[in-house]
Amino acid sequence: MSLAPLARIPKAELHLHIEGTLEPELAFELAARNGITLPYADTEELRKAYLFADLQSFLDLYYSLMAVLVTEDDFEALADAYLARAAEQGVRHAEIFFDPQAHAARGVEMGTVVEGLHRALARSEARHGISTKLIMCFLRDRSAESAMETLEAAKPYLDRIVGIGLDSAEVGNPASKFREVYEAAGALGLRKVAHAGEEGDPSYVWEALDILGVERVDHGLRSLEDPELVTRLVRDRIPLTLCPLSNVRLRTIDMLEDHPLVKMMDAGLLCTVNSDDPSYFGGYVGDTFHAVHEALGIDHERVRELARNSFVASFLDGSAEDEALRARYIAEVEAYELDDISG
Ligand code: HPA
Ligand SMILES: [Zn+2]
Repeated sequence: MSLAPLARIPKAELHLHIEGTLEPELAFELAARNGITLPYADTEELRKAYLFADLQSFLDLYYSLMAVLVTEDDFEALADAYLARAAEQGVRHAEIFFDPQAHAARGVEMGTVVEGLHRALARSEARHGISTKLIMCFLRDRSAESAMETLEAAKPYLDRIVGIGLDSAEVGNPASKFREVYEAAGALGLRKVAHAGEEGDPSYVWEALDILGVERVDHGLRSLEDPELVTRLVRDRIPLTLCPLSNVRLRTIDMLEDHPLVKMMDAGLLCTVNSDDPSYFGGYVGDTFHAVHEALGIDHERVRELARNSFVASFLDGSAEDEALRARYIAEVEAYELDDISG
């Protein structure tokens, strides 16, 4: 089924784990190529395992399926498949997370991951019409020392990496553990984001802001629970990269209709809508725009605001060239015809 025009409004995707775009078909193809036997008979059986009770139950499957990603070619194929899908969904710019520690743990080195992804990203503008940036995430359920070693391993590739993030199991792994590595990354000129307030309470968002000095908060779903935090996020224009379909699949909220997106926008927060791990959570970012339009009754002007916000919140501000690209994308958003569209 082709996507409705509303869902294809030009947009940036700012919260997207490339490993979370691994579709079952590609997983089986790569498994065959690498001589790996998956513990599922076929793609149908694998899809049946996509029923999650919480973040951890998802992460268990997400990490185990990564076993099929071994060579540069595999990472290139993964990114290429995502970019092709994203182009159909109206994505014009993508800031893509990857999890090097999850690959290093299997003996796959930083260079294999970065070079493989980079091959696909380098031709993305020409092939898919999508500009890209790469963000390296640390796993917050691993040690601070391991994060520092990962930053060290990334040093030869910093021309390919715009920033750092923090993901994996949140509760019990506060941001404060990673103060030093964020300081070191900042000194190297890397931009800073972190997952915070996904399952964790607002204190996790405060730590990301005050201890790590992040410029953007990934999720921040529970921010409304703390009015002072809202005041701070609004004052400093800190963008939130919300992922509504992820929140439903990981049972942080019961139903999409309960999502606080509209209340957050009403409170003046700079909200963006993203897909997180689209292969696992039932939709890519255009599908997500469509779903929030339907479930939350978000009108056309709010859809346009979300699309505009995605570029405002992007890291397309590091050079005159990037600024010009951003201005062009925002002009595309403003010119995009929504009024004749029913949805
Ligand atoms: O949704 C997520 N949350 C935290 N870590 C993750 N790593 C991949 N996806 C996620
Ligand atoms: Zn995420």
